[in-house]
Amino acid sequence: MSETPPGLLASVADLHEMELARAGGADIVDLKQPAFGALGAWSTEALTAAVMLWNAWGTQMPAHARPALSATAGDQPMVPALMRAAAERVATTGVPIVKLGLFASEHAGECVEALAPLAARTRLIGVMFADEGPDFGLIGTLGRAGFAGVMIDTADKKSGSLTEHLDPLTLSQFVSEARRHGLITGLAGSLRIDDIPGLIGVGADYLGFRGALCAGGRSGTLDPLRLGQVSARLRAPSDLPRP
Ligand SMILES: O=C[C@H](O)COP(=O)(O)O
Repeated sequence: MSETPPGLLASVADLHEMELARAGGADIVDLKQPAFGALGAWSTEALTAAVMLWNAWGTQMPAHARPALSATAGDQPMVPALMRAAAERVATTGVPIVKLGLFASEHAGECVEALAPLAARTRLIGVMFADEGPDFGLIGTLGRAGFAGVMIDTADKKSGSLTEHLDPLTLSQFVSEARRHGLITGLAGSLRIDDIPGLIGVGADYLGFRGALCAGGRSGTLDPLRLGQVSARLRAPSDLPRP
């Protein structure tokens, strides 16, 4: 179990939201276009502009205060060449962390293996889906391919939240298995502020949010007030696991 509360991953849809997420205390600013799916991707031009902004932050604040930057590669079919091309497109813009959806498929393992050369140059995060019966056997494949981390999210945002699909014990097993393979971990999937206390004990490195941060649902606009509430709840000492 982590001794510190999980970090906050905030998914953002444009550069303005990127600034709001930084100001609101996100530990990872995650470039995602929610209107295009669970892991909807930004355009190449927009990603390039985001990297420029992130680089500018690096000149304005100490390194420890600058959030990490990730981006999703889109809801791709589980075809190794297509996955690799999608990941390369994002990585080429200079985004340092690329998130890749591992949808339920007998080809998921091949897709992960095809990404090993890129994983040697860029931090890759595999995203499994709680509403698709995730195969934890894939975690070892991710570790061997050199991925930096693994997350669980939900693919169908109408299917219920992460906590409706997987119980805390199963999520703890996911975190333990990922740690055993040297992977950082994240949990997401229509999480609400009230899910936070129950998930802190699971011990994941990050909790990811989009819908709970927005006015008008996940395809709406990021609301600084909601972001502040989620950030404060994550850091509330009363939610820390007791020794
Ligand atoms: O990576 C985190 C996600 O963007 C979570 O989105 P959601 O809270 O709308 O399911």
